[in-house]
Amino acid sequence: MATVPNLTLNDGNTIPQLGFGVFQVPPEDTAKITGLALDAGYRHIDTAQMYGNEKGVGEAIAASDLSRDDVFITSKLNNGFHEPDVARKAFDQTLADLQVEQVDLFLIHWPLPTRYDGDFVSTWKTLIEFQQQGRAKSIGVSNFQPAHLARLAEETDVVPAVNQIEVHPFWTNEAARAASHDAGILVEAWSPIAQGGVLDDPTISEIARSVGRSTAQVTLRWHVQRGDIIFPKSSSPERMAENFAIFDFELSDEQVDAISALDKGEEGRTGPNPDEFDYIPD
Ligand SMILES: NC(=O)C1=CN([C@@H]2O[C@H](COP(=O)(O)OP(=O)(O)OC[C@H]3O[C@@H](n4cnc5c(N)ncnc54)[C@H](OP(=O)(O)O)[C@@H]3O)[C@@H](O)[C@H]2O)C=CC1
Ligand SMILES: O=C[C@H](O)[C@@H](O)[C@@H](O)[C@H](O)C(=O)O
Repeated sequence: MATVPNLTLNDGNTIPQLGFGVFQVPPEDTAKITGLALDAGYRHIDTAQMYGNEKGVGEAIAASDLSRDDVFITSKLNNGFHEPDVARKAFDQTLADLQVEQVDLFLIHWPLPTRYDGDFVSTWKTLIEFQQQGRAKSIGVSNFQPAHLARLAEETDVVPAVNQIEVHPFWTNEAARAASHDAGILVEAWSPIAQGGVLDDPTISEIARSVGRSTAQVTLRWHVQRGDIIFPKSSSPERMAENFAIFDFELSDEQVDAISALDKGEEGRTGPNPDEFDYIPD
């Protein structure tokens, strides 16, 4: 089985560059699907309070023969839970549902609290508390724009380990990627295949033919060669295996550049723009 590279975060901890995401995996199916992903070799699971399926992730890991140190687990604080005492309770519940004493990475899901008058800077201080308690090994953010990152740098001493943002060939999100890199923050690319939206693209299809791989594999390999962390979601064991098999071939620099050139700017987004998003689910 190919080895997934580990990347080093700015706090010295490491993270597997390829993981498995469980957004939109129904809670009742999550233990089974996460178990299949572990069987396929994935050792990094990306979940969130918002997804309602942390329990299933915890059950799958507990039922496996893997030890706690073998699996990197990320979860995220939901938008309605930013008020410090509410965040503390929600985080307690996350650890209980995942059946762990510590998550490897805990993120602010969106810089957009609901049901709270404070803002994401005070929320970040609550995450720093979780890290100091040893209950979140690393902490980071998600859907942070350059201005959000700048405020954290001005007002707090802890730099997020990652920024999890929408990135794929149709929306390369270069401004947020560059601001993250400039601050020493690794980028996690969410919806890495644009939920399937890039798979029929003619340029990617042509490259896929020339390297003898699928368009999903070529797209995921493009992310890896750009240094981003990815966790494609699939409910099928065949596609889980396909998405995992991306470490035994390489794209040329020209092929990487040709895929990057598919960026459609804002038109290419599949999810909300954090600067314009005025409603997000609790
Ligand atoms: N922080 C945030 O705000 C967000 C974070 N995320 C994270 O990113 C993860 C991945 O993003 P997600 O939105 O799920 O989208 P992805 O880009 O991973 O695409 C998932 C979709 O593509 C299909 N698919 C997967 N692999 C293949 C393949 N090899 N060939 C053809 N189709 C395939 C899946 O179908 P099937 O299941 O049938 O295989 C599913 O419909 C999430 O699970 C979550 O962890 C996602 C969105 C926002
Ligand atoms: O992690 C998942 C994402 O944040 C997702 O919940 C949102 O992007 C959602 O699709 C929306 O449109 O509000």
